[in-house]
Amino acid sequence: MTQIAIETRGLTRRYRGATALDDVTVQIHANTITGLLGRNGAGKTTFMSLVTAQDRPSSGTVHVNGRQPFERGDIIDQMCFLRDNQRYPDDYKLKHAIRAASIFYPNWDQATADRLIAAFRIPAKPIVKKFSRGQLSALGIVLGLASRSPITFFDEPYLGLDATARAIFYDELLRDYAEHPRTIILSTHLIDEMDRLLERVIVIDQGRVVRHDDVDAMRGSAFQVAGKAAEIDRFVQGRSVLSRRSIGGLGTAVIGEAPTPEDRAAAEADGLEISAVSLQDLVAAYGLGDAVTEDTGSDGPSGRTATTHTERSAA
Ligand SMILES: Nc1ncnc2c1ncn2[C@@H]1O[C@H](COP(=O)(O)OP(=O)(O)OP(=O)(O)O)[C@@H](O)[C@H]1O
Repeated sequence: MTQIAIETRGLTRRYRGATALDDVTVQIHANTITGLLGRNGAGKTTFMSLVTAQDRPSSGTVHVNGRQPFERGDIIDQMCFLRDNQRYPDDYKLKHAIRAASIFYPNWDQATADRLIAAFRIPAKPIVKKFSRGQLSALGIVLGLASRSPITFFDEPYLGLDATARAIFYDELLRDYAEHPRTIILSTHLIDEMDRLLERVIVIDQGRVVRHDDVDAMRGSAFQVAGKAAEIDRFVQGRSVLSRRSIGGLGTAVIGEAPTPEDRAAAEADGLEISAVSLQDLVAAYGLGDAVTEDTGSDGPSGRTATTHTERSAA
């Protein structure tokens, strides 16, 4: 039976005038890597803050390994949450951050920390406050991985990291996870780059979960069709359209169904091209909803300036 690490029911967080998280009911499997995906302000950080008991819900419940985490040190000790804007005391240098983490996290692994500090070339001398954006992210990754916490949250852990450092992070995450399976939840906008890490995804839009699935199942459950906008208009009639985009007389549409042989034949007959959708495009499609984005215009460096307007699909 699949073990559930995190379960939320009706989890809602309202701020004055805004609902950051809206009636979220999910079960996150233990020992999986789950991507928390969605547009800016979708509610990803809010979700992580609530699950790690750093914030209280307006309504709804959170259970971590079957128990509510709020004011439960034994549950909170099992979790590590690295924020994208993680703060450290003013006088902290690298060694202080490492020493504090080694005391705080019961499963701390110093050898992993040492290896990663060297790989990321994190400097020992300056105070952490003077670190570059990328060095701060690297420190967060060191703490998150070396904590070996049974449940680890990374909130956009790559900010400011160069391409080499990001590759080190992905490789080290997979290596450490293979050797020490645990539950990892990470929010990211770099979906194309990180999709090989993810086993499951939760897509949040405007505070609500719009998709929670295996990555492979998700990839197989949609397709993209491209060609003349007028032909696409015809093709999408009666189908489940996740998003549409047109530029001049050409367009694409993401259809939220697995393509059938009939779909392929119909597309070919209309001169349309069918292709698989990347996870990135699929998540973007959820963010766009059934909006039609049309780019038109003249002027600009290449003789065209895109003035984009969005209108609801009549389909
Ligand atoms: N303390 C707060 N007071 C008021 N509104 C807040 C507060 N914290 C978050 N919000 C709002 O809640 C919504 C969700 O914010 P959240 O930080 O969870 O989004 P996110 O998905 O992590 O975004 P991003 O990808 O940009 O980091 C946003 O509209 C945000 O402005």
